[in-house]
Amino acid sequence: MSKVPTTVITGFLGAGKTTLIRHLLQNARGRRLALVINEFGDVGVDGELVKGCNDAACPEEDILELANGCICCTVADDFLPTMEKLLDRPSPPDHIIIETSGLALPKPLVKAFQWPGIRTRATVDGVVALIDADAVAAGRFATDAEALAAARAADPSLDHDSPLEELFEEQLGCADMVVLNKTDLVDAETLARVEAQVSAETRPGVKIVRADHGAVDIAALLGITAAAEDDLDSRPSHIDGLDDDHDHDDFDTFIVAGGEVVDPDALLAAVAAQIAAHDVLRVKGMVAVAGKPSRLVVQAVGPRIQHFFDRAWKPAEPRRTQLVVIGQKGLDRAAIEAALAPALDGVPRG
Ligand SMILES: Nc1nc2c(ncn2[C@@H]2O[C@H](COP(=O)(O)OP(=O)(O)OP(=O)(O)O)[C@@H](O)[C@H]2O)c(=O)[nH]1
Repeated sequence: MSKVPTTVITGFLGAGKTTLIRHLLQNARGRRLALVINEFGDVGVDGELVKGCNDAACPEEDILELANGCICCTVADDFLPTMEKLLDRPSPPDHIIIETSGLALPKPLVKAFQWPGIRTRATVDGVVALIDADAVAAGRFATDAEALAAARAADPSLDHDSPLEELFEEQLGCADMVVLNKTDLVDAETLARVEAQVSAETRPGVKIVRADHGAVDIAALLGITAAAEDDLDSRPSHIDGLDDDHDHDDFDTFIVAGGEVVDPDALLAAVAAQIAAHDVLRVKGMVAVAGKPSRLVVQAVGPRIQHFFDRAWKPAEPRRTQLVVIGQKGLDRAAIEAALAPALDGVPRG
């Protein structure tokens, strides 16, 4: 029996994983793809956005959202049963795509493909790491040498740099292919510098493909035939030997919620101000705008905010506003909520 090839899409918060997957679905060339999505944060924004495309290559029943919690830490509870259900179907998909949360370590997930119920039926065709060229250029994942030296002086056993740098290294160290995304946001010289930085973290021979809005040819992305689960030892990881477990205490997330918003521009301005004031890493969600039939999607990665109307609210859907906010540990939730409350028009928050 041939194994169902599976591609693991990894990459930090906001690197462009969902964007790349949407591109993939729209250019699937007849392949039947199933999608397994895992998000950090309680609202399934990515699943909603992908379902919003209504793609023949991936009908809604082939889009499976894992319960909240990082995929690398809930492998046995959630991921494996989901995979088994997919593989047990009378006609399994041609290819499975897994979108990991931006905070997930890919290696424990790849290791799950060694489990008896999966091993004979699916294989990791490749681990694809998405990189936000603009965020790398801005130094998001670089170690602050002074801060690290101070932290090490206080705790000599510290082997690590920042949590963001750790994820950057973990995700690149496990990759079979890297997509250097958001090339539109940096100039040629910066891109070359970022590519060199990325290349220093990858295993020898790993291809780096440049992309604008995740537009990578499906033929390059799928069919790598890496069988990554058989090749775990060649993938460096900081957490090897720690029982393959980690926690996400380095990051905080919460949801800002409300009903219909009367002045979306005021809300967007308030969000931008809070991102700047608190160094928020990621904001995403849907806004119900009073008087508008469609939902407003809000996406922010660091200081860059994007917003657009995607589809009309369904009759049975509650018209509510929900924004997921993610930052490094210590994010001042109370201050951010208080600052956004007026723009949410005083509608009770839940
Ligand atoms: N300028 C620019 N924006 C991009 C590009 N790719 C993605 N984006 C935008 O970046 C934001 C985040 O993209 P997503 O695809 O949601 O990123 P993600 O990696 O799925 O995010 P998480 O699921 O939160 O980790 C969105 O506003 C995208 O439109 C790109 O190549 N250039």
